[in-house]
Amino acid sequence: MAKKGILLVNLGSPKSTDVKDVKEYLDEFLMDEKVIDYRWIFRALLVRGIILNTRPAKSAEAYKTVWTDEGSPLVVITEKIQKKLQKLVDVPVEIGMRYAQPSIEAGIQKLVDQGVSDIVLFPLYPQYAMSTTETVIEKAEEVRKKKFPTVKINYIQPFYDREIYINCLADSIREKLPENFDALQFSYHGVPERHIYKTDPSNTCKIDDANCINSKIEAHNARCYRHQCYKTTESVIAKMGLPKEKTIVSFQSRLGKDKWIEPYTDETLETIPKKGIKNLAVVCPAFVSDCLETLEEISVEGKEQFMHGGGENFHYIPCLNDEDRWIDVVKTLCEEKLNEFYFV
Ligand SMILES: C=CC1=C(C)c2cc3[nH]c(cc4nc(cc5[nH]c(cc1n2)c(C)c5CCC(=O)O)C(CCC(=O)O)=C4C)c(C)c3C=C
Ligand SMILES: [Fe+2]
Ligand SMILES: [Fe+2]
Repeated sequence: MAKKGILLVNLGSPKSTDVKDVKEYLDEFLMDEKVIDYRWIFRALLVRGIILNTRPAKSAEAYKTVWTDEGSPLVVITEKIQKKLQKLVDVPVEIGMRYAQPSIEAGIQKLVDQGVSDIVLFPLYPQYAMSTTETVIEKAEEVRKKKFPTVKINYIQPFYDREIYINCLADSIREKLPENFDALQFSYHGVPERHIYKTDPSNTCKIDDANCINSKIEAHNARCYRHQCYKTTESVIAKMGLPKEKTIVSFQSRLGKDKWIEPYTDETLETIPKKGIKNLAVVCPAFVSDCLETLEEISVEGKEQFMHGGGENFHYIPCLNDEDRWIDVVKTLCEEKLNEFYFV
């Protein structure tokens, strides 16, 4: 019988905080047409002609503030998830990063070297986006066809609507919430608005925000990042018994001059203290592991923005990282897909 294995895939980080390594990483990341979706020539002009002149030095400084002795938090935490999962399942578990190292190809190779031919690949993103789930699957298929044509890969789909995940996230947030808070802000990574229009066959996103958020159209919901972020929040607060009025949804980390999905996290943080929100808790459920975008952009910069706007207490709620209850969810989702191999 074919041997099975699991590949956990996360976004990836630069090799080090050296400007040249950050530049190499940003080049691979931003030249991905699923991330900056312009024609190659315009993408190259923007990325190589403009962004890579200044951003690597700035990002390298930011990475230095979160880097640990073991390396980038995102990679280190993904390795911890791998090790914990490996103790719970009897098939090999490896990791791969969409950008930089260890690559998806290296991860598949490690599994193949252990005799694996049926792989469950888990993109570690709760919500679907062109720049996350879609690019991971496309890359893995490209590598499989070119290098491992006899290997089968079964992909785990976005899990923002799975009860086991929502229960896990709600329990994790509840445990970390401070006793007194005026609001809980859900800050998701943003995407250009154009990206959500591109992946929406039903055109629901375009009509207006409310339509997109409340849509019951399956074809729209399956691929709409904005819809899936709002639904994640709705499900988590329902589970926590938290009133909607005590919550905020916003989108962080925008890049460039395009219009990204709103409201923007930085603007929200600056303005909410004037509306009476002085004690704030923030959680970032687009990320399963803490990374530059949570540890620096939210915990440090975000806190400064909130305090500058007149806030008093800012409490960052860490991601699920390698919490045991989250590892149990990862195990369940992987096992479901491993079992499907009997039927494909
Ligand atoms: C969680 C989902 C993510 C989406 C959606 C996403 C879209 C997206 N990102 C950029 C540009 C950058 N993102 C950067 C870092 C970064 N992004 C995510 C996740 C998503 N990105 C993570 C987990 C990280 C952290 C990586 C780490 O090493 O810790 C960066 C690099 C840092 C910087 O220079 O700011 C860029 C650039 C775009 C353009 C985009 C959608 C089109
Ligand atoms: Fe990003
Ligand atoms: Fe939508």
